[in-house]
Amino acid sequence: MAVYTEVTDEALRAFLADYPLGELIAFRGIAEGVENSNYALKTTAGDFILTLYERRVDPAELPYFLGLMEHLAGQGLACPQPVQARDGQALRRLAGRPAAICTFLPGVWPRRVRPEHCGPLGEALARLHAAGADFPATRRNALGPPGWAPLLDRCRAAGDAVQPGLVAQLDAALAGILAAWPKPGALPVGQIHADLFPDNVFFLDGPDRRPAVSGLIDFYFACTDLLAYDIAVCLNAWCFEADGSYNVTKAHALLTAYQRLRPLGAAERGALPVLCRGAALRFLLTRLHDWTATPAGALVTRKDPLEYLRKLRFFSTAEGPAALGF
Ligand SMILES: Nc1ncnc2c1ncn2[C@@H]1O[C@H](COP(=O)(O)OP(=O)(O)OP(=O)(O)O)[C@@H](O)[C@H]1O
Ligand SMILES: N[C@@H](CCO)C(=O)O
Repeated sequence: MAVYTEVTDEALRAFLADYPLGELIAFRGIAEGVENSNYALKTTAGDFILTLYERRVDPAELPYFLGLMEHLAGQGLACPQPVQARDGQALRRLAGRPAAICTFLPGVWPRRVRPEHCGPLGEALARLHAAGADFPATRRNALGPPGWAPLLDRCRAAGDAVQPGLVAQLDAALAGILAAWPKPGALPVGQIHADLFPDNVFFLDGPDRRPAVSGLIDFYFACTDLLAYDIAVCLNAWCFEADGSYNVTKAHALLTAYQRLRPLGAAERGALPVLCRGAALRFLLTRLHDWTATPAGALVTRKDPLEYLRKLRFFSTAEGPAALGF
């Protein structure tokens, strides 16, 4: 459930009076998502999403996230567009939290990923990278390589209870990944989403009844980092089956569609295996941290860290471009 902060009808009406969005018709809390409180709003001007930023979002970073969404939407990317209040500000406060209203995107995220989703995903990712190219602000990836050792340290005491020997395995994996990580300047950098999981990509049926991307959401991990790392995140999140096997057909569809718009250079292709291992470790560590640090009964839905240990193992043993789906 992701409504941490309750908003009353009166507070919302008073808040909306500052926006050129007409009259409130209805609103409801959205149960999905774990980071922020989200409400769906219907006003006489249309449908919108109200987000109240909770625990993990640093308010100082909100101008970057909202500015990036504004920029990408302005470039024609289907992503939430922040709505400015009458004073020109998109970032305001409601119920004691930083808050913003964004445009509502139609579509649904795929509960079961099929190979037909992966081509449109690859194309959408390449479009996102192109649209972000001239966005001037930057944000360091707080969950990039320098963040992984401190995260692992915070899991050290409780990690082996999740699986015996896990911490030692992760120490070894981390050392190997850091040693092989591309040096600064070696690969193209830009604005990346960094969390483009299936629940952040909406689809509608296209004219040929094949799935077409209708929107990308949840830019609150976005940052300025290696473009190919975003592909590595997607290969992790979209291309494994429930039994843990890697689906090369899905990966091939994703990579081929991406490269139609932005072909990868030789250095990027060569680095993709270590980027995939790094992405697997990133999600393993944040999940492990949440798994061990979240008190029973907390509102947060914990996700299985060991799913990403299996993915890390796959990317540590996969040899050659064909194994990754090129
Ligand atoms: N612009 C939008 N248009 C339509 N639906 C949206 C939009 N933004 C959010 N939603 C809905 O709200 C849900 C939660 O949004 P989101 O994934 O951003 O939540 P979160 O708690 O911030 O993030 P996380 O996925 O990291 O837990 C989505 O699954 C979707 O149903
Ligand atoms: N997409 C992430 C959660 C947000 O970072 C995961 O599945 O672990």
